[in-house]
Amino acid sequence: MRLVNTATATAPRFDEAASPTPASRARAMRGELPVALALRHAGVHTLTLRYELQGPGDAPVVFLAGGISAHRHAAASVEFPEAGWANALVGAGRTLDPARVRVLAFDFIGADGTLDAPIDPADQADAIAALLDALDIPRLRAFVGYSYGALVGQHLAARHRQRLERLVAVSGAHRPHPFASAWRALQRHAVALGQLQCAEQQGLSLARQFAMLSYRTPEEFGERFDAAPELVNGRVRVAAEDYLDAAGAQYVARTPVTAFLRLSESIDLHRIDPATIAVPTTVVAVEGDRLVPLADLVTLVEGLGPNGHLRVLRSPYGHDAFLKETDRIDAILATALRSTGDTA
Ligand SMILES: N[C@@H](CCO)C(=O)O
Repeated sequence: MRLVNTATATAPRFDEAASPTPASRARAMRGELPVALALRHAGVHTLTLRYELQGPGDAPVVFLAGGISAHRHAAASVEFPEAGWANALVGAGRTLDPARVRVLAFDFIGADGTLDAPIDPADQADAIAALLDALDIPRLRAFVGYSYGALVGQHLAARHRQRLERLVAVSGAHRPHPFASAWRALQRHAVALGQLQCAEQQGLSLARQFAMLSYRTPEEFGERFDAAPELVNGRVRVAAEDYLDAAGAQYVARTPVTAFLRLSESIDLHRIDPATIAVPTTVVAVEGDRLVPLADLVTLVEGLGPNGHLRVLRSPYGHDAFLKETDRIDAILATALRSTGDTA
């Protein structure tokens, strides 16, 4: 573990009203934690970890981490009622029911755009270990990671093995596929081109639009956008353009450019020897994922040996299936989290 100077990790500051509440009542709280981390490629940086915890104080804790756009607000609660990025996976009747499980999530380091340095997914794992220390959570019932979160979970399992009972890694392999890395590099070039034109936001929007084509599939586009093009002011406009424009604008509105660049690079810095992931791990692959091919996830599971279990979904949503196929993902989580030592 490369966390340094833990003395700077002060007591967490909670944002919720300080009314006395029985520990067993489901509730949500947010906090911020300053921490000094030795980043793998960039030396020591003092960062602020922002987290949200939902569920009864005496329940087992599951850490939830999503793609590069995910954040600490996984699901709506009484205290924080806006929809979260995993709203359909966390709630009454789900495996991650905040009446029975405490769900912990955080903003990835770099997500606020203030860290302009290479960020390894292993750095995120070290930040999570520091957060667990500060919150006095010795061990997670499970770490559930999707996309970038799956990479972070692999490093947590390898570097802080005692911190988790099991890992569920959805749509994230032991390495970035070279074709996916090339795709991301071009997205970053789109941002750089925008910056050269003093049009950084347009560059970021274009990068996100390219990214959307890698998150989804030709199958989905064939269903949704099978319409003739329009002529608008003498130019051809194809059926998917409104959708792509909206996706770009939505992303630009909530994402600092530096955050996108550094988190995108972070995916490409990921490398791990599967044999070092020494906890029971359920790997979920999506057939048709254009970023994380099934073959790489088979290699990951083979490398995990007896710790590894593979589940395969077929979905027209490709890499984003974890955001859309929530009933099927919930069923996989139910099996994976059933009890310690069970297999999926
Ligand atoms: N589309 C998801 C997955 C990619 O990481 C996201 O932006 O978070």
